[in-house]
Amino acid sequence: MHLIEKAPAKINLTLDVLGKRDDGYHEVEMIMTTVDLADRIHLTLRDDGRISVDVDKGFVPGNEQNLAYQAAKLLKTEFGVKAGVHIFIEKNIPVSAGLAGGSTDAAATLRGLNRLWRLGTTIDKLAELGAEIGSDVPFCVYGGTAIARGRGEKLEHIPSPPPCWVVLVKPPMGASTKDIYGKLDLDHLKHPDTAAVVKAIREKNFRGICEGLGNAMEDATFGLYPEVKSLKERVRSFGAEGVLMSGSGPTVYALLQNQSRADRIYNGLKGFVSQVFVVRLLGAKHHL
Ligand SMILES: C[C@](O)(CO)[C@H](O)COP(=O)(O)OP(=O)(O)OC[C@H]1O[C@@H](n2ccc(N)nc2=O)[C@H](O)[C@@H]1O
Ligand SMILES: Nc1ncnc2c1ncn2[C@@H]1O[C@H](COP(=O)(O)OP(=O)(O)OP(=O)(O)O)[C@@H](O)[C@H]1O
Repeated sequence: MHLIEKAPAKINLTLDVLGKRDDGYHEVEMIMTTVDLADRIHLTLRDDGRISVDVDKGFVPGNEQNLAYQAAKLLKTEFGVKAGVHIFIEKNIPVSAGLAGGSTDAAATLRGLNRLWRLGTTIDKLAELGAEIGSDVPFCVYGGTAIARGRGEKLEHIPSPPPCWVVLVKPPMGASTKDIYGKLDLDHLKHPDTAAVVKAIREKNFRGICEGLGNAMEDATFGLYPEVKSLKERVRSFGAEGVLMSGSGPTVYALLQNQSRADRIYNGLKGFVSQVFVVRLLGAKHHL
């Protein structure tokens, strides 16, 4: 038996860091939404009970360090599953990019194995288990648009922004989420106005959303990689309505209502950044 589950990337419309917690994580408040740039997770039943993983690109671990492997192991233990699975990942989302590539693969593996192994569990249970794998996994289990709090696992689902185009620009370096959190200057962060952006989303006010975009992690990533700051300025100079770094970076994105403007930015940047994508926001949540 074989099935394929789509694993879309996320972007942060806002990302606020409220402080450091005793467990070493940071308390966050952020609006996340899924975009139509996705990995494809192929799940094939194994009768010998083993879990194996293979990726079509060399720079992602094809072993137990892969978050999709960890998702399968967790489900197998939790539900006492005798069967195994071979996981093949078609990797389209740039790695270490701030787009939750590993987290969404884990989340898609949870959804897909619920079907393949006929577990009959709920999406809420999958999200709860996903939090053991990573802070972004619960959001990726549901997709859609949500405010995430706590260390990222406490979700409040909200309506999606109005349809628009997203240009994703991934510069050649990767950013380690752990390192960027470690470099935050907590007393001098630029805090976005999350409530204002939520209001703009509810009112389908595209301009309001663009004006409110904000990411408290930008300065830490810009400090480490000044080229990312220059890239953001360059994207803005092409006439994008809203521009922001996603997650801990280094991917920078622009939101546009007009496809020809999105194409213009794509064409302008393609010459000197190899990973540029023009995609749509993905409104709908996942269902089991
Ligand atoms: C930057 C974001 O992608 C924004 O969506 C997330 O906050 C990061 O989520 P993630 O990659 O799923 O993070 P995890 O795998 O849970 O944690 C990686 C590392 O990031 C740091 N971390 C993560 C989340 C959080 N709220 N506070 C943290 O300090 C911790 O040092 C942790 O060891
Ligand atoms: N299935 C996977 N896909 C991509 N990376 C993975 C996967 N499993 C484990 N990893 C490891 O996770 C690390 C982070 O990769 P990932 O692409 O998830 O980062 P990211 O997009 O910055 O995530 P986030 O936005 O959640 O911080 C990489 O070092 C990679 O080796």
